[in-house]
Amino acid sequence: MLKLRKLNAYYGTSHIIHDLDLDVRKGEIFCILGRNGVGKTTLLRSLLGIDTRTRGSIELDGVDISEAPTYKRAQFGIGYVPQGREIVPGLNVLENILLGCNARSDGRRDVPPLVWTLFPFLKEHLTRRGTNLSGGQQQQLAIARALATDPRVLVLDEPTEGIQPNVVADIEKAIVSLNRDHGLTVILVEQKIRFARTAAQRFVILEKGRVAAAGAAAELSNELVRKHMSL
Ligand SMILES: Nc1ncnc2c1ncn2[C@@H]1O[C@H](COP(=O)(O)OP(=O)(O)OP(=O)(O)O)[C@@H](O)[C@H]1O
Repeated sequence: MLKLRKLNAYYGTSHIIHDLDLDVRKGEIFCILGRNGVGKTTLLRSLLGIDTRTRGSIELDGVDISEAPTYKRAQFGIGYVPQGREIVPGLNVLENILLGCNARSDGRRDVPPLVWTLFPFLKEHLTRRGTNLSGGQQQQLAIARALATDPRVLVLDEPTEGIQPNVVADIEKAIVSLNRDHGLTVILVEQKIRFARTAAQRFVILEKGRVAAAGAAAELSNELVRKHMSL
């Protein structure tokens, strides 16, 4: 479904991602792992065309989107839940979700019912300022906003980082449900090995912007984790 070939990404003259080849299959949860600073977020931002300069190809369902502006990639079906959530200050919950609807290619501006099924809490707080929600609730709002784009692939950057432990399980459950029950392809940057092992079908571990290891989730051994992820 998503095919990267010889992808290179740069911030100015800093070369962050090096000749990366990656294939994400339709219907899977694909996990991107690695220590801090290896380029995981940069890789996601390259997929979305945010800030980075890239070389190489990015194909989504056979269409090369590597030159497309970010809004076109969103319209084409990449939903993005950024690290840190990036809830827009000054907008209420509903307005934040509707920002996602603006990226829909079919012109519809209604919120997909799935959003309310997964996050009924949000429906009860539509007029609250998004930034007044707790961290966990803001994360749910960020996922809701991405789902409002009606994506075919959902890209999440450390969705449970810094979230209260009691909400982490809810968010993980929602991500798994989106994949298993609703067929959404998911690309997940994750530091929590436990969740990567239980949720993902396949993984890649990055080191200095290159693939250090890759395989099926069952092959994510303690040895690989020690070698490429311990501090
Ligand atoms: N906007 C930027 N301008 C210049 N360099 C950047 C920028 N953002 C990140 N970098 C650098 O790019 C490299 C990769 O950073 P990136 O955030 O992609 O790593 P990461 O694996 O996602 O790490 P983390 O787990 O800490 O988020 C780092 O050396 C970082 O300092």
